[in-house]
Amino acid sequence: MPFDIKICGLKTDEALAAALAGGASHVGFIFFVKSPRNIKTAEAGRLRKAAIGKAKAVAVTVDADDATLDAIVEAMSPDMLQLHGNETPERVAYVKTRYGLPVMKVFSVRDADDLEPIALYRGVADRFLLDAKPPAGSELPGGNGVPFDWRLLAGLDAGVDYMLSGGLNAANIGEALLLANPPGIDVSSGVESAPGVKDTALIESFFRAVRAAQARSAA
Ligand SMILES: O=C(O)c1ccccc1N[C@@H]1O[C@H](COP(=O)(O)O)[C@@H](O)[C@H]1O
Repeated sequence: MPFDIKICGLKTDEALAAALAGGASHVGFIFFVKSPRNIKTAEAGRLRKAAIGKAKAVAVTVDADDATLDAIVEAMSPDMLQLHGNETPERVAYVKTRYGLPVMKVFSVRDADDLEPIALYRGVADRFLLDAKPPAGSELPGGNGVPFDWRLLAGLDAGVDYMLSGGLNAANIGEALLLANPPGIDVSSGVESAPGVKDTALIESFFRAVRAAQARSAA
């Protein structure tokens, strides 16, 4: 199975180019007005063209209604929809059918119990993204730069296809890969110099750290 790397919260040509140059399999665009990474649909539509044939463009939404999703899909033709809110299995199934696109459903994790609802979405969502629970007081359901205990994932059913996210960065990705051995990873604030400001040098060093960790585990 290929190992996927998603760089999320992209807003500029430079950051997108750095993600693609590093070998990102997925590039994410945030549609959540409270986020410092929020992007207008037309701008995402312009940016995502550079990813065609190179990486999958993921539209990240939070409990979005049909009209909002219609506008996003129309403007940027995403390859995948990331549902980062409290969407029910029924809502995930409806969104998949309405747009004919794969859906990645997000779960916020703090304890082992937080992994149990995944069972309700298996066979419905195409993939899962396991992120940390937002810290108290945060207005963001994701993009908070906080990790969770990756050891919780050791007991996850091997058939669950997921991306690991939450507070990943060049300094900790080696340990995360060692402990969780995820099929994919997703990073946003760990490659930023300030909230919402992607740093091409940090993106490059993140990819270097991932490749170094992979080389160590293959040796
Ligand atoms: O990044 C955001 O601002 C955001 C807003 C709303 C929903 C999801 C969001 N981000 C997602 O969270 C992960 C983890 O972020 P981080 O690496 O901990 O900063 C990010 O990759 C997005 O998928």
